[in-house]
Amino acid sequence: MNVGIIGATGYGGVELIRLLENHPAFHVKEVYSSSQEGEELSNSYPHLVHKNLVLKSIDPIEIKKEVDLVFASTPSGVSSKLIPSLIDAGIKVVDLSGDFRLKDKSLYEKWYKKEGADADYLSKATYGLSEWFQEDIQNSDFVSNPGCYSTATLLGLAPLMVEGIIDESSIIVDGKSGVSGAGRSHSPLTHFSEMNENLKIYKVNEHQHIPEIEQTLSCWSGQVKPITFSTHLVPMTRGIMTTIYATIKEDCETEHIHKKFTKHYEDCKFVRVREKGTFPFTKDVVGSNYCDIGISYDERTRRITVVSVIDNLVKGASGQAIQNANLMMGLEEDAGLKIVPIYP
Ligand SMILES: NC(=O)C1=CN([C@@H]2O[C@H](COP(=O)(O)OP(=O)(O)OC[C@H]3O[C@@H](n4cnc5c(N)ncnc54)[C@H](OP(=O)(O)O)[C@@H]3O)[C@@H](O)[C@H]2O)C=CC1
Ligand SMILES: CC(=O)N[C@@H](CCC(=O)OP(=O)(O)O)C(=O)O
Repeated sequence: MNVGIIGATGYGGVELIRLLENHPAFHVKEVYSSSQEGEELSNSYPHLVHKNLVLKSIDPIEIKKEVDLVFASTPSGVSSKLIPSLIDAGIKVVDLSGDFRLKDKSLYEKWYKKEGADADYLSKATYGLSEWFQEDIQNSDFVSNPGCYSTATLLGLAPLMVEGIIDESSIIVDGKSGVSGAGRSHSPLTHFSEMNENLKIYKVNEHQHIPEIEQTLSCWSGQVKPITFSTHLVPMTRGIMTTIYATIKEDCETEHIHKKFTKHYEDCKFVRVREKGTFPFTKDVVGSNYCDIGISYDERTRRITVVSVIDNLVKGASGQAIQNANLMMGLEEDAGLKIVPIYP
């Protein structure tokens, strides 16, 4: 099957190219750009010089003739304008941006501070948290890929919500991300001399993934309350760690909670629940599509701590996008994604 990538000059785009290199069924036929049409992609990324990929302009009619599915790795505010014409042209789409994740347009406009997507197209999008909405994704032609922090947080919280064992008003999430999470464009947040040997907290109580996480939690519980969620920039290239705290409704044992996690994820190829009392580091997943989870219950405070790590560019973006495309196209979920993390 031929696939295309819009936004191939960005980090999500080049990560798609890296991962798809070994995919058994998807072939990257075309790459599209809004600013570098006619140029070799290797001008921006010399590590891809062997690929001989020339960037094409974005024309839905032409795209329809060229590929079976498109990955839109474009910024929020851009995807909402671009994707409707792709959908109308009958192209299958996986969008990596935040534009189609929130079902309520006004909520999007409040948190992203941009004009939201047309409501008709919002309703066509399937939220692509692969492990939890697999059937919907299999039946969808248009998947909205989750945010990177949201993926790590939701995979860590889902079993607790589904089992109804935590007080929904007690959730606190502390997120930390590597710098590639901010994309390739320059910003003061990611400027080397300000980011290196520094630990930055940003978007406190204002992060755009807060409503996305709350919206998804409400699929699993009718009692969802606002969460506290803070994000930090760590001077490393890849990786996200979310440390999640919540109060357990009734006294129980770590053993019991650990069993709930292993039960929910036993058939999931990409979620690895750690042995009781052991916790994952970001390097345990970097380069791969894994989400590793560690759990501890503190009987003194009746609070549970869940640590969830992913590679922001793989499970947090391009890897999960391929996982979703596999499901949409009736392929094995892990096609092209059987990758051992890079260590050290
Ligand atoms: N980086 C990460 O870890 C994650 C990113 N995401 C999301 O994935 C998307 C891509 O992120 P990322 O690759 O990091 O971002 P980058 O900034 O690295 O790349 C975005 C690309 O979008 C293209 N673009 C910009 N403006 C337009 C436009 N008007 N029309 C069409 N294309 C445009 C640009 O390519 P060109 O100029 O060639 O058109 C650019 O290379 C974003 O929505 C981001 O929020 C989601 C999860 C994690
Ligand atoms: C380190 C860093 O800046 N990370 C980005 C996450 C990127 C992302 O997933 O944002 P979307 O919702 O637009 O897809 C951020 O915190 O905004």
